[in-house]
Amino acid sequence: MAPHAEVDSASAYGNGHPNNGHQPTSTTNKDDLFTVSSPNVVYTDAEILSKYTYRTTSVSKNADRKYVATPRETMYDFKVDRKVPKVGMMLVGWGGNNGTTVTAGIIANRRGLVWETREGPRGANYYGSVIMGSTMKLGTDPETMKEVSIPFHGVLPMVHPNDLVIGGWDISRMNLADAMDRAAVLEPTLKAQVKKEMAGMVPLPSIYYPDFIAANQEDRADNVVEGNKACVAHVEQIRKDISDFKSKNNLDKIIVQWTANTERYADIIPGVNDTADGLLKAIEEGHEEVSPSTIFAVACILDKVPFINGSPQNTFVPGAIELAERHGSFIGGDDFKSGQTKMKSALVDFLISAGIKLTSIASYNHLGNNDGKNLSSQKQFRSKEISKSNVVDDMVEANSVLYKPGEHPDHTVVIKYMPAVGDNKRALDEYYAEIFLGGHQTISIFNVCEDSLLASPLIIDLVLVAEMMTRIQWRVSSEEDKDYKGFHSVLSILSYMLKAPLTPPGTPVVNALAKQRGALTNIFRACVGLEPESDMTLEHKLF
Ligand SMILES: NC(=O)c1ccc[n+]([C@@H]2O[C@H](COP(=O)([O-])OP(=O)(O)OC[C@H]3O[C@@H](n4cnc5c(N)ncnc54)[C@H](O)[C@@H]3O)[C@@H](O)[C@H]2O)c1
Ligand SMILES: O=P([O-])([O-])O[C@@H]1[C@@H](O)[C@H](O)[C@@H](O)[C@H](O)[C@@H]1O
Repeated sequence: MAPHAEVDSASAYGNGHPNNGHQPTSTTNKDDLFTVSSPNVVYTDAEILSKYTYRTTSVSKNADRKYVATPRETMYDFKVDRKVPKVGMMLVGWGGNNGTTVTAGIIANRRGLVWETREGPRGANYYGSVIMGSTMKLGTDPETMKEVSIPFHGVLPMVHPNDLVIGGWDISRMNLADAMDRAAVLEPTLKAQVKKEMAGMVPLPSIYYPDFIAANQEDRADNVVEGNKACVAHVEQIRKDISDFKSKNNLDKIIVQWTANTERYADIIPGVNDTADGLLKAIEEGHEEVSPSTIFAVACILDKVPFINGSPQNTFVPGAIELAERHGSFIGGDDFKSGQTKMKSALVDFLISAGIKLTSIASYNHLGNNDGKNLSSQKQFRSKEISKSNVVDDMVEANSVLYKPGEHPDHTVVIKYMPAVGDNKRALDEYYAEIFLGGHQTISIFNVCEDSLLASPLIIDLVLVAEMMTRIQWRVSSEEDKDYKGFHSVLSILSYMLKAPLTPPGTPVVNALAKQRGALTNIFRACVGLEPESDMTLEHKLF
């Protein structure tokens, strides 16, 4: 680990700090990459306590209909639990391409495996994980005037993926070694080294309501719990599975993720799934519009087990969101943002923020894995089409110079199942834009995404961030109520990893990739009393 970087910051707040303005006690752990040296940050053995002033600008209109921009400040107290727990990651769809690949990847990293390939030896890594593979700017060295960056994972005391205990469910009884072979994602020389360990991993039976996924999945369903529609027994079975896994492995915490097949959308029916009580009643009554993924969500919510939806269906019907808020449980989703859409959410941001008028996007892809097979069914494709299509809305609506109200680029999404290419999804995109003086710019991209190798690091990031959020609490410094609270149940901080970010009801959806990363980075920085990452570098301009 890099040595500590003492960070000096004069504080404008002085008293009122948890340690009344005295020099911070600094109890750093051996694994800490840095210490923040500030009267606004106190380290104890158990916690990091920080004061953070959140600065925004509120905008209103005056009598002349002119904007008035007013700077606002709110001081928050953040508290971070420094004890890194022993965490279990339970995957729904564990026997699938993503589930087997992420499991093999964690084993390979944990054991430091190296394997032969045509291009020579390859070693385990976490490339593609924003938490494990990227860095963030900590600050600037005043002597050298150079930026000092640290591994993203080092900004807060996060779980290491090598330490995750993995389990889960699948409607296919195939053990993880055989399922890894079925997935046909990894090199045989790597598979050979993890096969024995994975052969001992067998998915728990799962709930299976045939109408929610493609009929072509039926031949996999040989590991199912009795009953083909919602019932309380299914909720209780999942709760028991989680509890048993936690006690058997002596875990402190469990995070559950849906990486099972894409389901069709559930109709939102008043009295059935539009409220928490309605949803619970619908489950008791066995309503056929309650999906397996919603059953998993409810089971997790009832036991405050964070639940993340890596697929595009509307698992979080309004009743599920209300139930999560009632229980103070964390939920997040939807649909891993892994390849074509991740690229789109960066490229569209670049074009539009450069003042280039994007007028059409044609996104085509074909793939040959089981996900593609399931998506070859229209209702399941529709779920994916929605999540892949809405990703440009925020960027278009933010630019009234290029787009009139309601105007947006043409946007077409096509997915075709082509078994021959397997997991090596082909994403072909054409971006067409108007430029200066009637000109046009056409950008064509041919992007071969090894789907599961791109999605697996996101599964890890979602677990690490969701777990970290369970150890962060806040309060408004000035308020009499000194009780700390958790973040809102809907973890919109996860949006960087997701195509269709779920946000607290009534709050805006941000899809622009850079903004999503900025939110994740700066919220974590605030938890240790650091200002948001700014690229102003005035220290290099005003002297
Ligand atoms: N790049 C990517 O791979 C990527 C990106 C975004 C989203 N996704 C989504 O992630 C999900 C998984 O992708 P994949 O490539 O691993 O698919 P996959 O078909 O290989 O795996 C899905 C697994 O879920 C199992 N399953 C189906 N219904 C189940 C249920 N009710 N309970 C438990 N298990 C069940 C299937 O048997 C299968 O093993 C899909 O919904 C896909 O759309 C994948
Ligand atoms: O994230 P992304 O690469 O844009 O989207 C992908 C789709 O292109 C692909 O067809 C589907 O199989 C994957 O589940 C994933 O959703």
